Amino acid sequence: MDINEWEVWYKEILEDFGFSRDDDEKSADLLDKILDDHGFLTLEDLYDETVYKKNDTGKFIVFGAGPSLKKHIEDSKSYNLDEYVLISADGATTALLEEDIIPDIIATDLDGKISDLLTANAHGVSFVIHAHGNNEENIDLFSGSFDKILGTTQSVPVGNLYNFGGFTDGDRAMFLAIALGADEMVLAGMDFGTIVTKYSRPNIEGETGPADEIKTKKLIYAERLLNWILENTDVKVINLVDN
Ligand SMILES: Nc1ncnc2c1ncn2[C@@H]1O[C@H](COP(=O)(O)OP(=O)(O)OP(=O)(O)O)[C@@H](O)[C@H]1O
Ligand SMILES: Nc1nc2c(c(=O)[nH]1)N=C(CO)CN2
Ligand SMILES: [Mg+2]
Repeated sequence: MDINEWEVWYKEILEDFGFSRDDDEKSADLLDKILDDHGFLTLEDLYDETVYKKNDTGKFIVFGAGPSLKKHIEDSKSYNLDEYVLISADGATTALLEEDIIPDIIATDLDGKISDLLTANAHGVSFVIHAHGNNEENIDLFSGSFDKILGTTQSVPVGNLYNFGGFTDGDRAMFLAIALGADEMVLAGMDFGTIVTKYSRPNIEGETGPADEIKTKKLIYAERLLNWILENTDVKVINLVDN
């Protein structure tokens, strides 16, 4: 999605959630400054690290943290995973690690289980770290702990940061796949709806629980953004939820 079209979505999101653009930009400035010192990946570097190493098949699997995730990870084992760039949206990483699957990329706003992200980092995973007004502290505390980082913002891209469009970790992972040249995108654990899993909310008791009001609203945007992709791009989307 180009930045002008994203700006329309972003304004709606700011208003709907009462987020502050200034706070988003302060967090983005901080991430940009950290990456200046730490080093960062450009989109081309990320392509070389991931898509190129998978022989440029144009095939991606994006893993979200919905209730079907575990079943869909099982389903995805029937794919030739060597041909697919695996992008994990934040909390979905834990479920992948449980199955001994190391994603190629993790899209995260650093509000999940940092220990699992660090485990993935030790396996050479690339991180697409998103700065927003509600995670400045975690950007400060944790972003320097990862080796390969491409930074993103939901506001106007500054410095070393990108904005490919998208809001939650899961739909941003889809827009990232598109920016990396996706022709085919398989979606796993992208249920949306009103049920969250322990992978999304590590503190809930049991495997799943009801999404709170804000999470439900976030998932509505995530689904709407997927629908935008279905309507406005030629990417072949296979949502395992529909299978
Ligand atoms: N039912 C679902 N519950 C949780 N995540 C889902 C669901 N369906 C799809 N997803 C996708 O999985 C992604 C990863 O989940 P996670 O909760 O770790 O992300 P998040 O974007 O950091 O959310 P939050 O801001 O609420 O912490 C979400 O961003 C969302 O796009
Ligand atoms: N300001 C702000 N921005 C966000 C937030 C959030 O809680 N606050 N959550 C997101 C992912 O779910 C994405 N962007
Ligand atoms: Mg997150």
